[in-house]
Amino acid sequence: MLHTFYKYQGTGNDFILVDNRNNIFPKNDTKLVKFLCDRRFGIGADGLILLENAGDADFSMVYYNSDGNESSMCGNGGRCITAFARDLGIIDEDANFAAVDGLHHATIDDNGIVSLQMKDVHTVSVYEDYVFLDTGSPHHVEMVENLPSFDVKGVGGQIRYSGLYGDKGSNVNFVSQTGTDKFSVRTYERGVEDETLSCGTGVTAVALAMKVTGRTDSDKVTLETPGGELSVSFLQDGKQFTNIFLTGPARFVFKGKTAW
Ligand SMILES: N[C@@H](CCC[C@H](N)C(=O)O)C(=O)O
Repeated sequence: MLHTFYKYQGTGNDFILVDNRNNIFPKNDTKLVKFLCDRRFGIGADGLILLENAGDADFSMVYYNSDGNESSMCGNGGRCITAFARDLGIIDEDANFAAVDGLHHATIDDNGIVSLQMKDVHTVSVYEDYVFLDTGSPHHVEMVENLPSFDVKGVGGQIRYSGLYGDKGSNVNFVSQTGTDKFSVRTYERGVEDETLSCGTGVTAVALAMKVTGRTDSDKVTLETPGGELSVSFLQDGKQFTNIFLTGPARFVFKGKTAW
């Protein structure tokens, strides 16, 4: 049987979205999710997201990486599902939705710019050469020189699979500073096992890490990714961060039908 799917992207981090309010999607079929996300044999995406009913919110978000496994929070996915919910007529410009890391509030304007509140961050671990923190998903943050030519997939994969983060692994962000409150970021994503064009929880982690390590004084940071520009604002109290907002574009790409 053919089912409708939608494709969205947020700064080049792309997702298949399915309206699963009527439970049409086989949620435990890892092979199917992996197949649909495959860029040669399937639709192609960094991940797949189900929009579902939620008792105490406008909707809920279920996120799968392109390896087919359900995973932790996806910031760009959260921005894309907000645009999807608006396009389906579920919300207007404001959304409250449930995700794996708790409730999120988001707004979307007429230009498709989505501002998504991320979970509060209470722990930032600063080491000599890197910072580790969880912004809904785990992130290793490391400064590098020559970011444009840096081997993100090779070095990111080594760190992700090194003993440092155990079986669960971590996403890995490589950063260079381009202004007083501006940074370029390239991310190796766990579950995609490759560099993606942008990672929302990743740039959020980078913004907080840059503040904690004194590389910026600002409470609003611009992050340039290979897929476009995002901004992250926050309130800080030492290593505790609240009112964290990830802001940037989320765009509908196409709609189609596929079998599952
Ligand atoms: N692209 C995402 C992060 C998705 C989750 C990640 N791959 C993981 O499994 O930790 C984002 O925009 O945050």
